[in-house]
Amino acid sequence: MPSVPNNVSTQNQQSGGGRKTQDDRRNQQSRQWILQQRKSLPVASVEKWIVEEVKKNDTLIVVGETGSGKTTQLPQFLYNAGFCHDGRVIGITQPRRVAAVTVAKRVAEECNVELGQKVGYSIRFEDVTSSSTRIKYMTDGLLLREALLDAYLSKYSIIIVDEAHERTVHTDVLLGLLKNVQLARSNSIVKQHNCGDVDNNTQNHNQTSTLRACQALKYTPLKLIIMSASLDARGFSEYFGGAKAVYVQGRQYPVEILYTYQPEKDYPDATLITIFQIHIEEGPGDILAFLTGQEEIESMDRLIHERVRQLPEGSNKLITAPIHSSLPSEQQMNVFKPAPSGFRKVILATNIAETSVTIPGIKYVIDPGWVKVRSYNPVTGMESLTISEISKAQALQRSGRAGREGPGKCFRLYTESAFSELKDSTVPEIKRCNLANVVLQLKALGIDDILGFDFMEKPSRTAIVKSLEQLLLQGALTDDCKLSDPVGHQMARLPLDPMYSKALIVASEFKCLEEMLIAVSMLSVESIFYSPRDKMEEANAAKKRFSSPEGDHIALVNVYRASAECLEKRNNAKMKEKAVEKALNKWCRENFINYRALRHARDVHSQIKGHVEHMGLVLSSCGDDMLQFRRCLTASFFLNVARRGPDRSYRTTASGQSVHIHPSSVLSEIKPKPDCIIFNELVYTTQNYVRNVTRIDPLWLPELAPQYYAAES
Ligand SMILES: Nc1ncnc2c1ncn2[C@@H]1O[C@H](COP(=O)(O)OP(=O)(O)OP(=O)(O)O)[C@@H](O)[C@H]1O
Repeated sequence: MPSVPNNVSTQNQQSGGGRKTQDDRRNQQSRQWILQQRKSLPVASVEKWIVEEVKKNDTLIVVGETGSGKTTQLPQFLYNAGFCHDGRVIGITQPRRVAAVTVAKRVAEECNVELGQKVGYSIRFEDVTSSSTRIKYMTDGLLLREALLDAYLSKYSIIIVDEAHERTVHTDVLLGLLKNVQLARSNSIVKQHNCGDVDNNTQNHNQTSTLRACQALKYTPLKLIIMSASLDARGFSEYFGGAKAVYVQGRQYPVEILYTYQPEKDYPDATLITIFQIHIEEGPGDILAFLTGQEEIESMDRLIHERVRQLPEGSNKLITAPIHSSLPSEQQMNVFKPAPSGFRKVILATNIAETSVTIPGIKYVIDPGWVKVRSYNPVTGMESLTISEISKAQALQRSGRAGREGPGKCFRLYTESAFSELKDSTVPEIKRCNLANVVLQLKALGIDDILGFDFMEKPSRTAIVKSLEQLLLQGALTDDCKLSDPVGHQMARLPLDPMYSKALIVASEFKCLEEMLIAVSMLSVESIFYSPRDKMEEANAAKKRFSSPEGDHIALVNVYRASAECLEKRNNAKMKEKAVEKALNKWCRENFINYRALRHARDVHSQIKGHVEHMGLVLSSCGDDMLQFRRCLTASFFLNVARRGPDRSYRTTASGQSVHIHPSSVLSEIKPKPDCIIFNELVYTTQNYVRNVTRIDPLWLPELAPQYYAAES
């Protein structure tokens, strides 16, 4: 083996060593900067006081300004105060995945540890924790799932429910559950004291098992912290039996709030104008603009690019970065990347970026004052998406995204008096969503009396009863409303809407689980087909290549299979991963398929596949026998059926609601129209629409869903 010349080795060592020293110096500087920043946060000056309050109170409500350091610092204070000394964990829940991930990254950096070691995060389908994790950020939904496996949440010494003001359905269920867990753990401590008495009488079988249970339940009390910048502290305090509320005063940097003099009639237009006004007139700093949804974001993105092209050389250095919930996680993370040197970045976001996150570089926030709100009518099963005014709490959170690294400005595109008329807080999601998932989760947690569950704000009785009925008809519950075995338990284990979970279980019986797995994955992401306004005809022609006269579910399976074929060819040709992705992207463009959505669906597919395999379901395919697949769709989605009446309009069988097939459906243009259809979504936009539709034979209904259609047979 040739020896390495001495001089080369020395040179390399020198240059490598020099680089290392430089890197070390830079790391040290950055650590010092972070340390300084941490010390200057408002919460830093009250560390001792907060720790004492946590020690004194089992439940504490912490209210502090946005950016004061609650989310990143409080868990570290508690860790340093010894709350993890016995190997227990401090859990911090966030309503959104993106917040859980980015805050965990930041805290790991602050602690100078590798992410996933002392500090980690866990979100659906992604667990970056290890046995040494002591500070764990996670979504509220994930902690609920953990409770399914460990009802006492025994590994946690403290649970912090962050951004509680958002009142997501998961937060509300979690609050009720945590109250129970707290009580159960306190009771189990009392039992532990009594264990000695049992010890003397171990002959009795019952007492022996109590002893075992006591020995297993070596619990410490569970501390709870409810936290937010815009919290109705009194309401939370009452709910937690008069829990103490503490207020952290002050914020790190000021945010100047600017209102319009007149109401804005066209808020997207006003947003566009404000973006360019800031770009031309204001100093350096990135912009965060809040819009209501994907379509609005994409159209704003196009308009910005058109305008940038008209700007003179030098002032055209403006780039955009979208973030909304339909984007795959790694693309959501793009907004956190710094803009290229000399460029200004405009982040176009939905309310996904409204709470908790710190996006480096943001100096200006544009808040048009609107948000898309989902609401559900339990009687008709109709979901509506309406653009509504935000609440004061949301306005406060939005402005709080500026002023995190230096002074900031927030442009509210409404008048000051309009602000004063906004509602204080948003209606809790639990009062406006389909509760089937909540009910299923609670049942799986052993809480059978849903109507009696101690919700902070009770959903309507009708909503609960309708969900119980739905789960009963789907076989998730027994006649006495207990979780059925195995179906109910299996459904609760799958991280999907109960209707989709049931479809996978049914599909394994119908021997078409492969097809249903594809359909459910494709239905779990944003729209797969892409039709740019200027290429409508081409896009429609492309869609026809995949479409089926039987409906959308088969069209989705066709797209997935064709894309898999495209990937397989490249993989067989041993192309590198990047080249394969590039080829898939090209294939998507040629076929007017939304590449991002397809990638996302492939991700969801592989993750759910893992779950169903783990559950022991048989992954079989019906091949080209789409009749079998349609029968399976009928057996799965029998609650969502619409029939065409003599007047040729469709009415749902569940509520008699008049509906139309959505124009995006492959069945919307088909003639003659099918007499009977199943659908996945019932939404009101401009009128009542059903989306994701498949033609079925009405005679299948009494055969495949006799529990619902028996009367017709
Ligand atoms: N990823 C990050 N990059 C840079 N600075 C960060 C990051 N995360 C947090 N910070 C800094 O730490 C400060 C405190 O953030 P933290 O999230 O703890 O505040 P908070 O009080 O929880 O705010 P909010 O109520 O808005 O969630 C921020 O204002 C910012 O200066």
